[in-house]
Amino acid sequence: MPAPRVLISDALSPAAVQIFRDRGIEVDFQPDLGKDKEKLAAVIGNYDGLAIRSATKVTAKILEQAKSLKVIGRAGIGVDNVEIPAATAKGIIVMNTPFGNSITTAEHAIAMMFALARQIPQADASTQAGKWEKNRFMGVELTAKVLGVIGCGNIGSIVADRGIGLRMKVIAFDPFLSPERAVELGVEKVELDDLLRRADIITLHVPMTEKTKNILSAENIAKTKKGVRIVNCARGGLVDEVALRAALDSGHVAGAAFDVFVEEPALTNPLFGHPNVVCTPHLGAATTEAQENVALQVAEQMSDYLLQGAIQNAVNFPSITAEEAPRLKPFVALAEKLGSFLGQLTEASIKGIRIEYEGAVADMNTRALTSAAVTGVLRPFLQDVNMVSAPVIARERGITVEEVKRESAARDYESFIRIVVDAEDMPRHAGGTVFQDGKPRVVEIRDIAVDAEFAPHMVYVRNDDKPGFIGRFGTLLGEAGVNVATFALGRDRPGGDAICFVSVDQPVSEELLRRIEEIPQVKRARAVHF
Ligand SMILES: NC(=O)C1=CN([C@@H]2O[C@H](COP(=O)(O)OP(=O)(O)OC[C@H]3O[C@@H](n4cnc5c(N)ncnc54)[C@H](O)[C@@H]3O)[C@@H](O)[C@H]2O)C=CC1
Ligand SMILES: O=C(O)C(=O)COP(=O)(O)O
Repeated sequence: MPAPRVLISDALSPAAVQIFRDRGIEVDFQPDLGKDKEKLAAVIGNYDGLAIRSATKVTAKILEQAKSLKVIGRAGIGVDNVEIPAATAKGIIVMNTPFGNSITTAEHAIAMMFALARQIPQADASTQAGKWEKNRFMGVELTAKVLGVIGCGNIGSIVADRGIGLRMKVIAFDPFLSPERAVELGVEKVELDDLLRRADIITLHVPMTEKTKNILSAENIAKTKKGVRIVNCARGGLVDEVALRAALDSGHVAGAAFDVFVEEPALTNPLFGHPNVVCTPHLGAATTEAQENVALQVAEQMSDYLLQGAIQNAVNFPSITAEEAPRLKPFVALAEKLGSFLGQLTEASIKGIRIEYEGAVADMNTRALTSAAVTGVLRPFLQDVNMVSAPVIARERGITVEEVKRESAARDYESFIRIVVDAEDMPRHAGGTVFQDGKPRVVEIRDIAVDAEFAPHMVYVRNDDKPGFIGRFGTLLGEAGVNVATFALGRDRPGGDAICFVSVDQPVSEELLRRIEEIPQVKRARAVHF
C-alpha cells in the first residue's frame, strides 16, 4: 500500500509535519494554500488527509474534487469552516482537537476584558505617541462586577473560573449546562434575557450554529445594561456588528473587544475606528503552547485514522480507540460482508435494516459495526458509500436502522451478528461470526445453519433438499471451466429447504446461472462478490 498523503493548507506548527513524517505519512506543508480556493481545488484530489486551521474553507465545491480524501483534521476547535454534511456524504471523517487551545483562548478573553476595562491598547498608543494623557483613561474595576458567559463549555467554563478568581460574580447562559455542573463551577445558571439585563461584561463562548448566529442581535443588544462591555473571542456573526457599532456610538455599550469577525481576514469592519473598540486578528488560539498542542494532536489523530482506522474526536463519526481498532476490524469486515451479501440479494426497495448483536460483540462499538453493516447493504446500490456516509444516506432514503443487543450468547458462538434487511418483497437475513483465525464467516442464512468463508466470487443457491442436485450443479460448473474452491451446504430439515454457498475461482456468467436455475431442485441461483 503506498504511504498516505496529507496536505497541510494552513499555518500549523511544524511539529505536525514531523509527526506525519515519523509515522510514515507523506506530507506537503503549504500554509498559504488555504487562502487560494482555486489552487486548493486543483490539488486536493492528490491527498488522503487535509490538516487545517480556520483560514481554509472546506466547501462542498472543494470536496467535489477531493477524490481520495478520507480525513479532514482541524488543528483547533471550531469546524464551521468545513461543510460537514458534504464531507459526511462523501464519507470523509472530520475531526478537531477540542481541548488543545481552550486555556489559551480563555486567557485571551480575559486579556480582552482587562484591555476594555483599562483601555490598555488606547493608553499604550497614546503614551508611546508622547502624550501622557493620565486623565483621559479612567477605567473600571472588575472585582464584584457581573460577568455574563454565553456558552459555558470548555472555554466558557475556564473563563468563568478565571472570572471567579478575579472576584467577579459569574452568571452563565447555556441550555446544556446542568445545574450540578453550574454548582461545581460556582456560576449562576440563568436565562439569556436575565444575563443580558444583569451583566456588566458579556463574553461569548458558543460555537457558530444556526441557533447561535446573531445571538447578540440588535434586539438583544438593546436588552443589555447601559455601560455593558462585550467580548467576542468565539466567532464572527454571533454579534450583529452593525447594531453593536450603533450601540457603541450611542454610548449604550461602553466597549467591545473582538477577536473574530463576520468576514475574515477583516480588512474593514463596522467596529473599526471606534475609540472604545479593541480588536485582534483571530489570535484567540495563538500561543506557542496551544499551537504545539493542536498540531501534535491533529497529526496523531489523523495518522491513527489513516494508518490504523482509529477515530478520535470526529464530529461526524463515533470514536474507535487505537486499542479497539484491531479487535473491531474483523467484526467490521463481518458486518459489512453480511450486509453486502443481503444487499446483493435484494432487488426490491429497502425499508429497514436491523442488526442484532449477540454475546461479546454486543459489548463492542456497535455504532461503528452498524455503520459497516449499513455500508455493506447499500454498496451494491451505491458504489460511493462508506461507514461515515452510510447512516446519513440510509436516513435520507427513509431506511430505518435498528440495533438490537443481547449480551448473553444465545448460540454456540462467543459473538454473533445477524442482519435483517427488510425490503418491499420480503425480509432477508443472515448471521455470522469471527473465528479464532480472525476470519469472518457466514454461519446462518434464512435460519439455516451453514459454515462458509467469504470469497471474491461466490454462488448462492436455494434449492429443495432432494437427491441429484449436487452432482448436476458440480457438473455444470465443471463444464463451464469454473473451479470450486469451497462448498458449504445446509438445510432446515431432511427433504425441506436447502441452501448452497460455494466459492469459485472465477466469475460465474449469467448464462451459467440460468443453466443452474434449470436444475429441477433449484429455486434461485445468484452470483455474489466480496
Ligand atoms: N478565537 C479563537 O481563536 C477561538 C475560538 N473558538 C471558538 O470558541 C467556541 C467554543 O469553544 P469550546 O468552549 O471549546 O466549545 P464547547 O463545545 O466546549 O462549548 C460550547 C458551549 O456552547 C453551548 N451552546 C451551544 N449552543 C448554545 C446556545 N444556542 N446558547 C447557549 N449556549 C450554547 C454548549 O452547550 C457548550 O457548552 C468554538 O466553537 C470556536 O468557535 C475556539 C478556539 C479558539
Ligand atoms: O480553534 C478555533 O476554533 C479557532 O478559532 C482557532 O482558530 P485558528 O486555528 O487560530 O485559525
